[in-house]
Amino acid sequence: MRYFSLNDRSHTSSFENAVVKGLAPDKGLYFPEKVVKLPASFIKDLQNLDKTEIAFRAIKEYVGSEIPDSDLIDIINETLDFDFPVVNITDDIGSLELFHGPTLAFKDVGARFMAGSLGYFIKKGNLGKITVLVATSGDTGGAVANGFLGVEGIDVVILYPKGKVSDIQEKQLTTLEQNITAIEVDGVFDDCQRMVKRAFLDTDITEKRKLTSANSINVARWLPQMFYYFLACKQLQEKDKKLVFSVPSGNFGNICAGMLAREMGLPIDHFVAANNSNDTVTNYLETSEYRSKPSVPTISNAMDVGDPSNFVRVLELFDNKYSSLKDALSGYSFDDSQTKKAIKEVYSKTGYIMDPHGAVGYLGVQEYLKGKEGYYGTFLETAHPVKFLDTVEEVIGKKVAISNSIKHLMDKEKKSLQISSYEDLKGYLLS
Ligand SMILES: Cc1ncc(COP(=O)(O)O)c(C=O)c1O
Ligand SMILES: N[C@@H](CCOP(=O)(O)O)C(=O)O
Repeated sequence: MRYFSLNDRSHTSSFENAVVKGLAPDKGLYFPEKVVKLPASFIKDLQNLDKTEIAFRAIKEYVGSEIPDSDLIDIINETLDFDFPVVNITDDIGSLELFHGPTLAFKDVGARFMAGSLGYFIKKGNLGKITVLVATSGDTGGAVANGFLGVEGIDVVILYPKGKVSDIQEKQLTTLEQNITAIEVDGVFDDCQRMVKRAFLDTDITEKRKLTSANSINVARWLPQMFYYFLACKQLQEKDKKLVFSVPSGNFGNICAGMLAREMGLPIDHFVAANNSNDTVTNYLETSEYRSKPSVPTISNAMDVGDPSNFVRVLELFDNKYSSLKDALSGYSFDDSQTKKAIKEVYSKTGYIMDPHGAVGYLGVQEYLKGKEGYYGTFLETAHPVKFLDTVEEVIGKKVAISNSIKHLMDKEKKSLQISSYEDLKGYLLS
């Protein structure tokens, strides 16, 4: 499969180059030249196939022959080494739990798949040292740190907004050391993301260091997120209802991978982009005008994104046709008080504890299903509630059990560098 730059279609790339470079030279995101259509017989048979077979079929053509099948299967096995259950919350709403990986958020899948793919290309190609630059609003950083820890030939530099991630999220990305460096930025997530993109275009840096991105702008981080939807549909096949997925969205990588999976053949009737008060896309869907905004802090902090990178990919999937996109996608925004109310209500009615991000997803599906019959709505529970202890315990009025590994993590010493401008980042990367 070849990939083209969304800024200039005449610029194309192999999968390997797209993974190793992260962004096209014109700063465009890479997009596959073809959306793979999977046979209806494969989709029908999902419930009889195992995780690895499903994921392999879903991603194989996007990788092409650039990673041999046996290595790709090894990468997939390591990537999907935990469970992805759909848990019924009510008769017509379920939670797709994506937090059973090592860093307790859905990012583990993309981070591990990318670490495996990049690790393969480095070993095979004698590429020399690569610096993985990543911006995080909370969970990507921890997952990337964990996924790339000790991977030979790779240094990881993680930028995160000072004071705007939860305590556990911060410890996950600042305590590993070895090849992982965490940098606290005096700003918001969008500032971190802008700095990362600017570094890619800065020849002073790129002449000295080979850079790639481990945000979902990188196709090896973005594409494997489609696995969640295949694994959910496998479990939902028996429902015999129209399927709706509500995705708590920030940078829009996850939902975009889901929408790609739908175009590939999954029987998904509709998507809901569930947002917190960072409502750039909700407004776009209402008005057809895209206006990015400065992000505002919320209790679902990992979704505090004012200018989501992947929205251009969502538009591309629908040939930039607003009306086609509107048929497939609805968008709603919910503020912190609505989010807290949802956590409290679901807990008191069912005993199920949602994290603030999942709660926004729950509100999204609840809103979409109002007045509809014959649907089953799944919201993606993208992080474990323990990652947001302060909020969750305050809202449900009860202590949440903490595992020994989290207790151990919290005792570790945070190590980070502090910066306040792009020049500071540049100085660090050139030092
Ligand atoms: C827990 C959680 N939920 C939702 C999101 C939003 O996902 P995306 O950026 O793919 O839209 C994030 C961040 O990526 C997250 O960490
Ligand atoms: N919410 C994310 C923001 C970055 O998203 P990504 O999927 O593009 O890496 C985070 O947790 O950092």
